[in-house]
Amino acid sequence: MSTAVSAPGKVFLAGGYLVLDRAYTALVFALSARVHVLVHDIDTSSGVDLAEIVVQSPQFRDATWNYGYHLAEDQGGVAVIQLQGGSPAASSKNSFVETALLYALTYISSVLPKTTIKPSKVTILADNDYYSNTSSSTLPSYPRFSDFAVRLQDAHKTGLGSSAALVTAFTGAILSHYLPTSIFSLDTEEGRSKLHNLAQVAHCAAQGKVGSGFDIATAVYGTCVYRRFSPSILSSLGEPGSQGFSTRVRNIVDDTDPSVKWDTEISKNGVTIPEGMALVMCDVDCGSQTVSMVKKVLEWRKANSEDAKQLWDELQISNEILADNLRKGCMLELEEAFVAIRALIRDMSEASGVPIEPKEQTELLDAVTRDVEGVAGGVVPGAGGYDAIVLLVKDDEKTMGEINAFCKKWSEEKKGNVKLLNAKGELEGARKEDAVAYSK
Ligand SMILES: Nc1ncnc2c1ncn2[C@@H]1O[C@H](COP(=O)(O)OP(=O)(O)OP(=O)(O)O)[C@@H](O)[C@H]1O
Ligand SMILES: C[C@@](O)(CCOP(=O)(O)O)CC(=O)O
Repeated sequence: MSTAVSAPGKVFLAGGYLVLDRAYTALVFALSARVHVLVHDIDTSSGVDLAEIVVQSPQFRDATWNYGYHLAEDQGGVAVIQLQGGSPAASSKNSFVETALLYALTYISSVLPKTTIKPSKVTILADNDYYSNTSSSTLPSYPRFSDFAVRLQDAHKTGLGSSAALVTAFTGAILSHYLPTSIFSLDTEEGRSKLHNLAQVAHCAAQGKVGSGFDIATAVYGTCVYRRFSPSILSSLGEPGSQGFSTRVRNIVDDTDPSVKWDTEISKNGVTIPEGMALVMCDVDCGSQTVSMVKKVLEWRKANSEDAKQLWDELQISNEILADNLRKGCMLELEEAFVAIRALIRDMSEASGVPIEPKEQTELLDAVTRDVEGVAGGVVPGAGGYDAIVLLVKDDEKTMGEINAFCKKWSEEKKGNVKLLNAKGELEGARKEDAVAYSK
């Protein structure tokens, strides 16, 4: 039996930093660039009792991880141990995969206590836009996917949220593979909610911190207006292996604990991509230190609470106006909405001393909006910085051709590397795929 699930990457259009506080919301978009996870049963000869799951990411070198698993005592969930036999390099631990596996198997064991989890082989395939490494060769078994021929840690990420898309697709694929559809189905609202809760928990555990969770929400639900969950929801979960961990995981995933209720808000109708338009990204291939930027902005906010509140409130209003105009699809109003947001973001940059929309990005955004007729506007997405820009543009060949030509000219003049990515904004979140179609 084979199962496949894919989940999209994200682009954070508006509400960066604000979304860390539940009083504010964000406009987050799914991308056509997806991470795909395929699960295949492994045949074992009768009598052999094997408890092993082999995970591989064949686009990268040294990217095979073998895991053994067993039920921990005292309802401590499923313990997962990396075995010898995967890639030889010691550096090849994959915390996101290992943690997602532990949480998914723990959940399965909690809802189906008598089930034997059969051995399987899991294959991870990421659409090419996640990495700026250029590669001319593709995988022989999966011809749609590039062979990047480097180790994962040496790949240049484009910032589309690979770990969130991976954890979501991985969790969705493992649950779909091992659970009957009566208990878990990605096609139902209940199933999506379970996937969201489990993927948030696993992603936070693997990251070692609780962020706003917008990237997991986008990977599960696709484009939406997002209000974060209260971080306290995760605080009662305890450590894997601790007594009763398995029951606590089930309660948090199924949202059945009366004292802790999920309060994430997802509005699918709150925002869209206007007809005839596309949301595209240009990779600036520079890199920013998101974690330290967040720390510094939050420190400034704490020390200047009155000014910050005014700025945050004004930005929230501007972001809501942008969402409104995206639903209405009027070009002129959209242009104005982007200009208003960017002015406030620059105020935020200046006040906090954090390069959210740095000078170089201001120049780039101004120039592309001015020089390419089909560009309605754009922003520096998410935490901001030097990584990328996102643009709302007319979805036609002429505009895309002009943006490509602009990027080429800009890169030559500024000695940089600005490149239009193929990925475009799309509305859909995680979905089941046809596992057979991948090898075609
Ligand atoms: N294609 C893949 N195969 C296996 N593991 C992957 C893959 N993509 C991402 N991962 C896992 O996710 C980790 C990268 O997560 P990290 O939090 O550093 O990036 P991110 O913030 O999600 O990325 P981005 O810059 O795309 O937003 C990798 O170290 C690996 O554990
Ligand atoms: C700054 C922040 O609000 C957004 C970060 O977005 P990105 O990773 O730059 O796309 C942090 C968060 O929401 O966790």
